[in-house]
This record gives sequence, structure tokens and C-alpha cells, in this order.
Amino acid sequence: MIGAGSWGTTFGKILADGGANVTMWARRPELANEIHEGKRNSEYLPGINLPREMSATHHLSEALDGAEQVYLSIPSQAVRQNLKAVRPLVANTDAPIVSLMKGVERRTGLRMSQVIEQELHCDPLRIAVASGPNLALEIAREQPTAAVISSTSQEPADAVARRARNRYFRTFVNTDVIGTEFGGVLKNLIAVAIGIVDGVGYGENTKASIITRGLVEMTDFAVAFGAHPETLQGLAGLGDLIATCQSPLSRNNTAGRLLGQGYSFQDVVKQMQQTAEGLASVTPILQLAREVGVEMPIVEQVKMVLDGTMNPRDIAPHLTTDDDTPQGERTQNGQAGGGGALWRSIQRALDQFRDGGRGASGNRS
Ligand SMILES: NC(=O)C1=CN([C@@H]2O[C@H](COP(=O)(O)OP(=O)(O)OC[C@H]3O[C@@H](n4cnc5c(N)ncnc54)[C@H](O)[C@@H]3O)[C@@H](O)[C@H]2O)C=CC1
Ligand SMILES: O=C(CO)COP(=O)(O)O
Repeated sequence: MIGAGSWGTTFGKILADGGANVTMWARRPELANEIHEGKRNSEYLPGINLPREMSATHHLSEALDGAEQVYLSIPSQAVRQNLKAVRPLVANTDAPIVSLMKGVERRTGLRMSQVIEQELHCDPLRIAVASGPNLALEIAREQPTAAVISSTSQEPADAVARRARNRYFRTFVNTDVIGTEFGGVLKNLIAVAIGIVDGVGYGENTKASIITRGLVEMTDFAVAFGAHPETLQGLAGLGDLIATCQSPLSRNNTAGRLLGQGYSFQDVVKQMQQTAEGLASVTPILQLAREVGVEMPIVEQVKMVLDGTMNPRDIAPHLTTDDDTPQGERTQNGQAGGGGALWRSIQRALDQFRDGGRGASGNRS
């Protein structure tokens, strides 16, 4: 396990409680020592006793020596750099590489499985991702939880899912890596919005409206990149959205709450002791959305609050950026009245085609 923060350590415990021998890699020797000797990670998982089958080291080569499966759980912005050191150590194995992370790379907009493929130069069939409503501390306390393991072919997902399960953690599988990864990334952005609303003091109607419309934004976006819509209705989409938006354990939710209470982005970053992936993902996600013509009014508002250009009190579940034309509620795939972003982008492409490629590009409806 590469990364011994709250999720890496919890996932290590899941694997060890399921019967695996787990070696954690921690960047800091003192943390590796605490896990190895004391079977504790008091900074990230206070009050949790770790299984005896878990060991830890701060030497990457020791952690990866003989590994049958490799799991990655460090902040998304640090992954590429760390993979450069991992690469020679996994080059001669065919062990599945499993991403537990829920961010996109700020500079490139790439999902973590794409960064892994680039940096490890490995067969994409070897890469799997895990996602779902998985607040680390609840699982570390052995509260029953489900997750999904995804890989483009069934076999690695099955192999990982068989390992990553135990009496309190149940894994399902799918082959929609794009939907599974984007579900985890996008729900963080909606959780920041919910935190902002909480911080401002708005109530359940506002939050339910943002969660519901947020799921539409998530689905439109992910489908435009090739995801299956049903993945976004599953554990990696709706499931994770509910958990993250409802829980004060969520760091994204917490960061949003501080923004809603009036703290600046810089203050929030200073106060956060743990990784809130949504803060770094918002800009690349909006960039990607623009490239495929998907509108994300809630995520746009989160960015404006982060940038200090919108008063948090003005955040609202905008149904559309087009104020004049009432739109169908189900926007996805152009169902119900043709209101969907995907449908609009298809219409734009058709217009452009009819127009011989002239003039339609600036004409976003
Ligand atoms: N904590 C949770 O409940 C869950 C987190 N995740 C995802 O797991 C990933 C990791 O998050 P957490 O473990 O929660 O974060 P964390 O903030 O608890 O721990 C991050 C770990 O990475 C280490 N780290 C920081 N910068 C590093 C660098 N440059 N190189 C190497 N190591 C570095 C830290 O020392 C720490 O051990 C994120 O993508 C997050 O979205 C996914 C599901 C649940
Ligand atoms: O991904 C998570 C729960 O599934 C954890 O959410 P946070 O990163 O916001 O704490």
C-alpha cells in the first residue's frame, strides 16, 4: 500500500482483516514506525487498533517487494512524482495496480488511472480503481460498507474484489472505469457546494436541490466522456454523493463549510490537515466540461466562491444558465424535452455540420 494517510491505512486494514499480509509505505519514517511497532496511526485514525498482519516501512522497495497487488492512496497531485520511483519496482511483475484516489491531475485533467498508465507504462488492463461511499474513519471502526472495484476487463476487478472484502466491507465490480473514477472526483465538488450551503446556514431544501441537480451535472459530465449513466446511479456516484454530502467527516464538505462561514480559500487550505481533493479538481473539471460542451452551473459557482468572486450566500441550485427557457428536469441523454448538455452538444455538432463548419461554435445554447 503506497500512502499511509487516513484512506491508505484504512484500506490496508480492510485487506488485512480479509486475510492478506499488508505492507504499508509511509513517506515519513516516524509514521511507518508507529504503524509497524505500535499498530496505530494516531494522526489519521485516532483510537483505531490496526491488525497484527499489517507492517509498514518508509522504504518503497521493501513495501513493493513480492507484492501480489499494489494499492495507491496519496493525494492526486502527488501521484505522478511518486510513480516515477514506483515504476522500476513493479516493472517485472503483472500485479494489479489499484487506485484508491478521487482527484484529477490539475495540470493535465487526467484521471488517476490515466496518470498510472502513463507513468508506469503498463498494460491498462492491469489497472483497477476502487470507489464508493467510503468515509475512512467509519470503515476503520468496522461499520458495514460497500464499494465498487472497476477495471476495463473483468479479471483484475474480480481479483481485487476477492482480496478487498471482509466481514464489514463488501466489494462489487464493474468495467466502467471512467464512470467509477469521475463519480469519485465529481461528488467531491458537490460536497464542497453542500459544505458552503451548511456554512451559510441554509437548510435541507437547498441541500437536497443541490445534491439532486449535482447528480445530473455529474452524470452529464461523465457520460460525455464515455461513462455509463447507471454507474453514476450506483455506489461510485449517488452512493458516494450521499455519504460525502451528509458527513462532517468529509474533508471536502468541511472545506466548503469553512468557505460558507466566510474564510478565504487560502485560510481554508491552511486549516485543512488532510487532503480535500475537490479544491484542486474544480478548475480542470470545468476545463474538461467546456471542452465537451457540458454545463455545470453548481461546480461553476463553487469555483467562484473559491476564487472569492461570489458571495457564498448567493450559491443556489441553478437549474440552468439559460434563465429564459424552462428546461426538462432529466437532462441526461436529451431525454425529457431535449434539455441535456449532451443533447445540446449533439445539436451544436449537427448545426455546425449543416452550416458547413461555419459560425456555430460561439452559439452555445
Ligand atoms: N479519507 C477518506 O475517507 C477517503 C479518501 N479517498 C481518497 O484517497 C486519497 C488519499 O486521501 P487520504 O488518505 O484521505 O488523505 P490524507 O490526507 O489522510 O493522507 C494523505 C497521505 O499522503 C501523504 N502524502 C502527502 N503528500 C505526499 C507526497 N507528495 N508524496 C507522498 N505522500 C504524500 C501524507 O503524508 C499522508 O500520509 C485521496 O485521493 C482521497 O480522495 C477515497 C476514499 C475515502
Ligand atoms: O471519498 C470519501 C468518502 O467516500 C471521502 O471524502 P472526503 O475526501 O471529502 O473526506
